[in-house]
Amino acid sequence: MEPEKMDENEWNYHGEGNKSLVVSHAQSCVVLRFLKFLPNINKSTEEVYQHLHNILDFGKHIMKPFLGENYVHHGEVVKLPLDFLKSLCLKVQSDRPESRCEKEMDVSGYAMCLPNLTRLQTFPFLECRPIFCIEIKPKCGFIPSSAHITNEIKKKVCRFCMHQHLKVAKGKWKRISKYCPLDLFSGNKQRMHFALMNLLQESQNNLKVFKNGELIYGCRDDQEHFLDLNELAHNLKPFFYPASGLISGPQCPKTVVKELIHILTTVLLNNSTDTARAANIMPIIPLSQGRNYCEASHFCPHLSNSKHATEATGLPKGCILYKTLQAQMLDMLDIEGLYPLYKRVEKYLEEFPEERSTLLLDGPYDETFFEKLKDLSLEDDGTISYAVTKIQQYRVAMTAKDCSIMIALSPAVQEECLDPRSVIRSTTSSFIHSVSILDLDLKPYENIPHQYKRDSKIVNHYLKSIKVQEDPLNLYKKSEDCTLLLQKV
Ligand SMILES: O=P(O)(O)O[C@@H]1[C@@H](OP(=O)(O)O)[C@H](OP(=O)(O)O)[C@H](O)[C@H](OP(=O)(O)O)[C@H]1OP(=O)(O)O
Ligand SMILES: Nc1ncnc2c1ncn2[C@@H]1O[C@H](COP(=O)(O)OP(=O)(O)OP(=O)(O)O)[C@@H](O)[C@H]1O
Repeated sequence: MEPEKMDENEWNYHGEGNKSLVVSHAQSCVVLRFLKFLPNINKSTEEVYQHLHNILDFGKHIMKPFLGENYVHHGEVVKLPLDFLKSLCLKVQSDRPESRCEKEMDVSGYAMCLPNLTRLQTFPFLECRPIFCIEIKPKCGFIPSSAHITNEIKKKVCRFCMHQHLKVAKGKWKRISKYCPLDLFSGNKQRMHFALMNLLQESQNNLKVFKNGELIYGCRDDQEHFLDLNELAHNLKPFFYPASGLISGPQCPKTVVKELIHILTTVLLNNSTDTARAANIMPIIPLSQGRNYCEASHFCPHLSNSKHATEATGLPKGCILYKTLQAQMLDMLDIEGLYPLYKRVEKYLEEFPEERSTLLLDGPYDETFFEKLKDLSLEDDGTISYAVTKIQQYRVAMTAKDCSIMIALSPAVQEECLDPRSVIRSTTSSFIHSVSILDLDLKPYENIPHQYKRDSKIVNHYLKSIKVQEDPLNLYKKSEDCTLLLQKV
């Protein structure tokens, strides 16, 4: 990337989250990821540079060895000309969803340059071929079993399902999603199918589809018209049925969606994508800890053929879901067990503020930090060292609970000589694929009190709303509604 040749017209708005804004290059398969800040936050160029370097180091030295060489792309920090940044910022402004505009794109001079993960990562020479990509933000895939939990509901209903009630009440989303992360992480194909179907039907910010690098499906916040499953099926049909016309009529969209879900399940359970040493370096947390289904899940085992559908089939070791879940499960104490440790560290820092750098709370993200992640002991000896170790593990776990998985698929041409591990088959066609994990920025230490408060808010709201639902008066009201409806008929 040559700074003097940077031209804002070659870059397009690609997407954004709460902390960063991404633009993609029109021809080459790269993106620039910028930090975002509230207008009143004045970050110096040096601070931004340091922040981006921390993100890079964390990705490179911690998440890459943890999750797998092929899955994680740490990118590089690039310096960009100020006039290019100002013009780019103006250019993308009109494409940004209103709900994200509270924060502004940082134009202080640095950004992260990354491969465009909506494209194939394993075959950069195949840049131009038709491709589609599914981005899934799976969220937390397990139910905590920590002894520190004070409210039993947290051991029965997963955080995502509880949080749905609060999000709908606050107007963030219109409807409750029937997606439950525990179904997706179950390893049981029927449950995974159910989870993916619900993600497609009510995507919220948990699923997006890109075709040739462009967003074609997924909730751009309030723009609900993006979500037409028939249209999506129509768009993806050529990928699954290249000799078009083989299927037609009302069954068509349904068949395409079924094929899509089948291929996604296969990729998510595939354990040969990453050959990295990762699985050997990290201690293995038994996935059988705690329950493996959520009481609020809409999946009905009695409707499925398998009577063991709610039992964990188990994720194949090394598949992307297994690795993500392993990282998430570094949160072994739950925020309720973690918060007192945070307070212990805070008290210590009040007394010895100069010790902050020795505790390595803000990096560096190197071998020493990585070693701390391996210590899974839960014997609290009352030390600061124990508290810091658990805090760092929690931050890594929270990062993994908020990351996204990108699955890029491009039809394989028969005569191509490809590594068989990269080829994945649906019933009708073969695809070469790549899988990546994105948004692996370490969650800030300072966020812990906020997490603690939010946890109790989510739980209390959930308890209140299910109580309202179960209230006999409400049931009566519901039956009244029903009578009215019958009278109408
Ligand atoms: O707390 P959650 O589960 O709502 O997760 C937040 C996400 O909300 P979601 O529920 O996925 O819509 C939230 O996503 P949105 O902004 O809602 O798209 C962020 O990812 C947030 O992370 P950060 O504070 O920006 O680093 C996420 O916050 P963290 O909890 O990961 O810090
Ligand atoms: N390397 C990449 N290649 C292609 N698309 C990307 C890449 N990085 C990010 N994106 C797109 O940009 C969106 C926003 O990026 P990202 O999730 O990193 O933002 P964020 O602000 O950190 O998110 P969050 O709200 O979760 O904190 C992603 O959902 C994804 O669609």
